[in-house]
Amino acid sequence: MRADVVTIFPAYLEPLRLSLVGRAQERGTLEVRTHDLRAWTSDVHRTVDDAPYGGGPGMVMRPEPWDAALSEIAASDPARRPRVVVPTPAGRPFSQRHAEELAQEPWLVFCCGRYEGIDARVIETWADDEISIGDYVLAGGEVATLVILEAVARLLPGVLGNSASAADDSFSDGLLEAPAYTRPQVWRGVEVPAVLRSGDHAAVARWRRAQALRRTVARRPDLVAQAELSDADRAVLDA
Ligand SMILES: NCc1ccc(-c2ccccc2)nc1
Repeated sequence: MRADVVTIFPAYLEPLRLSLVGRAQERGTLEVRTHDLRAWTSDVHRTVDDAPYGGGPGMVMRPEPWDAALSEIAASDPARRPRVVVPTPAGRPFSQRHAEELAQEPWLVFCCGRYEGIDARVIETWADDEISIGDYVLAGGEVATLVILEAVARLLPGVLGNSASAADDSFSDGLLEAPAYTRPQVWRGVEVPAVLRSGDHAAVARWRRAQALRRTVARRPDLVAQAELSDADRAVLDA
């Protein structure tokens, strides 16, 4: 997968060089190219923003630099059309399913807005996906891009070691994950649940599913409604 990120703060994307996403880049599974939007300005001050029509606080990002940037990036591989993603509070709520969708794409381009956002005509002209990672306002789209790219990168083939698998993700079955434990067996007087030390893998799986179900009902009933529950699951919830 190729991922281009257009931003006025390219340094914000440095964390993508680390850890899981960084390793995916070293392997060539993911290629991240960051671009400074100001490279597509033509005035001496490299202006990317201007006052909003209709008045109001803050500034809006001008359309010309964005259009020049996206045109040049899209033209860099004429045989393909990138999926253009704009992180915004007004976007579609991001989810694991959405990450799975994006992980199928060969080429993503992320537009990181700043100020009060990007001129609406750029979004209309270029955006394939407007994505919200939550109902709060950040200072720009860069952090949201890091979130989205990490969730997507870990789904790419070979990125997760064979010890972990995206298929085992808590959200892959739509429920919250069960509590996890490691050594010591007793810590601050609290013992690890015996079933997890029993060696009975079927019992461990049943226990974890029951814990995941109970936790999801307690904390995220909205997710339970969407999850596919078996008769055994319903028996747990009715108990
Ligand atoms: N859903 C989280 C999110 C995503 C983007 C932005 C944002 C803020 C300022 C300018 C452009 C985008 N804020 C929150």
